[in-house]
Amino acid sequence: MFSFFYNGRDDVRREAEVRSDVRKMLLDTLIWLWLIAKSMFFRIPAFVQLPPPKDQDGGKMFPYLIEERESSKKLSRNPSPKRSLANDDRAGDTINRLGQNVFTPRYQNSRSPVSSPPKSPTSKKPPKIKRESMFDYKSEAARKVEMIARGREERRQKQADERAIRDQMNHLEQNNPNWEFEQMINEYKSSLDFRPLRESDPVVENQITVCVRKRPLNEKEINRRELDVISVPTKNQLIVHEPKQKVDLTKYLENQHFRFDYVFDESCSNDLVYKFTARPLVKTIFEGGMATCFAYGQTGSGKTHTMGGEFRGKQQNFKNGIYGLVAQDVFRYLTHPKYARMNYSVSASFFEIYGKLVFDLLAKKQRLRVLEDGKQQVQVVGLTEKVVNKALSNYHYVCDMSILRRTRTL
Ligand SMILES: Nc1ncnc2c1ncn2[C@@H]1O[C@H](COP(=O)(O)OP(=O)(O)OP(=O)(O)O)[C@@H](O)[C@H]1O
Repeated sequence: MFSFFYNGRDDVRREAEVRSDVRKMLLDTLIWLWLIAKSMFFRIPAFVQLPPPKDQDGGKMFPYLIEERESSKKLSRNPSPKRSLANDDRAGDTINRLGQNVFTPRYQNSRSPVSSPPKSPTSKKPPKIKRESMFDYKSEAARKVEMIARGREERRQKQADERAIRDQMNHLEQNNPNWEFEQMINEYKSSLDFRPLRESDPVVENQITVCVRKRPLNEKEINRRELDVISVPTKNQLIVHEPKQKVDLTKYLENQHFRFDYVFDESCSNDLVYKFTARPLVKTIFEGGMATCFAYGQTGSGKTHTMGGEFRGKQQNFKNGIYGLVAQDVFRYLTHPKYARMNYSVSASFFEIYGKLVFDLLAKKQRLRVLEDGKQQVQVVGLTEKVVNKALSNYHYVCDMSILRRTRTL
């Protein structure tokens, strides 16, 4: 309450004091008004922005949770944090003038200052982000949570990949201990240009012809996962893939190339082998020459199959072996007008060389001696020789001989 009195000089002094008090009060009032106005204009709008706008999917309170969920969905496709944020247009990303990806929370208006994301998820100290409001603070936390989640997800993915590779290797190793060499051989074979021997290829007549025949892996070998180490790229080339290991246990192949007159791959039939090997010899003997056909190879390599005939189970088809095919051609030549008048006769003898011993297969495996005569010619003393009148007799002898001789089938 204020009261005013007017009384001479005292009254003048008192009036001056009252005026000064009033001025002070007015000044105080103005300061208070200014403070109230300041708090209204600068603080209250910050709370007016609460709560943040709801998500399309149905209202998450905190935008960083939305960001985290969306980024973890995209994690596998966008391993880079920069790309992940850049692709998420809902997160309000923008590209600044320097070409950097900047992140703006969705609820901020365009005038709000933007903050830069950390340059790399692996950097130890992410750059300090200038916080303008409480939501800016949350977006920074969101980024950290997102980075941790992404790192964890990447670690798990890497571990899962490593485990899958380990499992696959173990599985391969268990099923096939030679799988690495097999892969190397297959890779090598895939780089080759295969042009094997064909029926239509010309038969070259040589004084000596050296050939090699590859037989396919049999069932036991396939079950044992053995390696097919032979490749026949052309009609006269053969490659042996030799598995090797260095001192540091690194596996590698040594591919050795060989050349022969003919190389028969596993798909060749006995007829084809005969055409290029023994057939020219039959013609030679009818023209007064001498010929020898010699099959050599380790046990189980296919000598009997080639010379005696293909097996159908335990039955051998003698007609389709080299002996049978030679017999057919010999009797065909005998009836040929060119040779019919020469009165040739055909006789056969079969003996087995077993180590240092020789046995006569047409005389109940009687032991024979091999000696040199006066002309230094090797003679098998006492060897039985039987005249053969037709090819059928020859098959019969071949059959008998095959039963008698010693074999060891793998
Ligand atoms: N080219 C081929 N195609 C299919 N199977 C084959 C081939 N060559 C050989 N075989 C098979 O391989 C097995 C062994 O062959 P074979 O008996 O001819 O060997 P071998 O060299 O005569 O053995 P041994 O010296 O012990 O008498 C047989 O079961 C035979 O059928």
